Amino acid sequence: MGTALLYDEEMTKYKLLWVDAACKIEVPERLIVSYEALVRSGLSDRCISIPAREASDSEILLVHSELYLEAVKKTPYMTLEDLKEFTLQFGDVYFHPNIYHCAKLASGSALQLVDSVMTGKVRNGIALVRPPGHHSMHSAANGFCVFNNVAIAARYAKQKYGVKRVLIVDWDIHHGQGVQYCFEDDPSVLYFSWHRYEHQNFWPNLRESDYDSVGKESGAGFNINVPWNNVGMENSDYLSVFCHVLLPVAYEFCPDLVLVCAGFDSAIGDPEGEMCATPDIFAHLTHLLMNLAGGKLCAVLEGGYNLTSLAQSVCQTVQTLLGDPLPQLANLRGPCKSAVESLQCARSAHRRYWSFLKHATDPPMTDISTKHIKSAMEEEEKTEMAEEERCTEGKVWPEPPERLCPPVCSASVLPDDVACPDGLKRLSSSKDLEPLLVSKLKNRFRTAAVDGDGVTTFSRLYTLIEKLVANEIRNGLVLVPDVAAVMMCVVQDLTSDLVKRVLVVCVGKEKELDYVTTDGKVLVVQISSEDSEEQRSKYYIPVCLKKGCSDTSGFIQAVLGLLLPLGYEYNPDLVLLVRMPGSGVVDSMWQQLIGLLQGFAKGHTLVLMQVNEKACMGSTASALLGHPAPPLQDLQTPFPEDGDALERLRERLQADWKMLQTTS
Ligand SMILES: NCCCNCCCCCS
Ligand SMILES: [Zn+2]
Repeated sequence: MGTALLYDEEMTKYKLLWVDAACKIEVPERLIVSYEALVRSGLSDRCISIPAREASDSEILLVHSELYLEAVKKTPYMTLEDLKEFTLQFGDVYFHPNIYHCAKLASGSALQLVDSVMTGKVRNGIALVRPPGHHSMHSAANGFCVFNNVAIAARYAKQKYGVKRVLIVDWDIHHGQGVQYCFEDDPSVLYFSWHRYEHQNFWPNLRESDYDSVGKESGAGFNINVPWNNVGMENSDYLSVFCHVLLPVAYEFCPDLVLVCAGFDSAIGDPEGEMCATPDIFAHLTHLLMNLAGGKLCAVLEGGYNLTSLAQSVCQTVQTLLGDPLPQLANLRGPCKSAVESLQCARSAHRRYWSFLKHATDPPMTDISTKHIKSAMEEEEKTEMAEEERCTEGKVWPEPPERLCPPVCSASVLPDDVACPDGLKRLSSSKDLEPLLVSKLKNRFRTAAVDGDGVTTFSRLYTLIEKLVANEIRNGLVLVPDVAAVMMCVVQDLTSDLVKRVLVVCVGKEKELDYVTTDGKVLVVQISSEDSEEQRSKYYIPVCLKKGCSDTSGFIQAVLGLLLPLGYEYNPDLVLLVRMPGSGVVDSMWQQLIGLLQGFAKGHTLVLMQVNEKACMGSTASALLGHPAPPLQDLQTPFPEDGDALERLRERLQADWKMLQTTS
């Protein structure tokens, strides 16, 4: 299924008609440059174009009052003076004779997108709209917003499609207070927002935008605020919050639909956000949400005021929605001190509501009053930091790298008597291995692994790896008689020259991995049921689950809170996913894991499985081909020992792996 794109140039036909410093950045060009970038890059042709429509009165009244709607209805007939007068009652927003029409189109576009996704016409999609929506409230326009497009879409999805749980992710740099107010007592809508806050010194300067606004009454726990108390936040900060706050809760919530308040003023270069995250971060934020709700994701444009980073960020988002390989994120050096504090506060505030946050530790007690002093010291610390280290003025950043689709998506190396799963391309050609390598293989393993056809398997395996590294193939599946033996071989020989860094994810355990590099060419993360007395080097990380890999709650918690942050920091060129026989991993979890691992190494994942587990080749192939993984249904509370062990593991490793930091 495809990706919907909603855009209508009518929504460019309103603008600010008088002088107002607060509103001058909200210009029609925002939509024009975004759409033109999609056209120029060829991305718009790859999307399914869905027409915009006007939201009806009843749809708008799902969120707004009749009083407000009737008032806005009058604006098309107002004189310039009346419009100015009418505008005065609201904050940081302006009206125009055509803005009511455009606001109905913006909300209607969001509803068209929901229809397209919920009826299965498309898998996901994006609506390029203006005016934005997340600041508008029951009876008030605010922050360039007239109708709350995403809030209306959430209510509409529940009413028309019986959606039980909606996740709204607001990655715009402003707090969507309008969305928070709309759903704060509603446990069926989980609202997550990060936003520039600076201890309430940034617009809209609301006390209720802080991390301790967790929702009210039955909605307690279903409102998550992550305040940014400094500017200059980078990719590491955003990914840390996704891995350690949003994703654990999102998986536990298990939404039927994901709506994104896709504001791009959180990108570098934006005059509002003054952050330093690069446009390619949105490729990863989108990717990390795409395995939820069976892939049903609707992104609706909110803010974004730097026309260059806005256009690039929109393209990055759409390219991921289309399933293209992700760009590698370089030198993630972990969250800054202020970000760690914010994420620790958010985790702590929600510990009592979410079993996946149960082991969050409390932040050191500094009462609110001292915060502004602290932030002043932080400010000083930042200015002391070398000028070139901080984001330079004038905000220059590299164009996001091209994300080329390999000619072949998924290849397989199988014994001749095993049928190739649909969609995979069987690799039968293989270059002859150097005799030296063959003899090395032979004398290293006398087992069946490398008898006659074993060598053929190896030569095909090496050919496959070469093609992955050359980006001729995106990912692959290899079936072998003896997984452990082959893994050792691959790991030892792989790191020679083909790839710089290999992330080995070992699911289940058959025996000690007696081969661990210390030079960092291989990072092994092993998830299994047994604790390993193995000396732990920085590059061999055993995760022990009390009930083993069949415990999906413990497994996903380890993946989100440990494997993902590690993988982002390590930034491998190849991922080797090894399924040990008898691991017991549940199929949906296995598919989720394959989906999430696509975020690394441009999607170059090599899955190694034992021939006698060929029954799960079908689901493996489906995940490798990019089909959304099935949701992880009714996750139990993770075992306390596991949650505790994971927290201790992170604390012990965070000195070496900064992306594991969750405590300041
Ligand atoms: N320096 C201009 C102040 C603008 N304040 C309102 C911002 C609304 C953003 C909507 S995403
Ligand atoms: Zn914004």
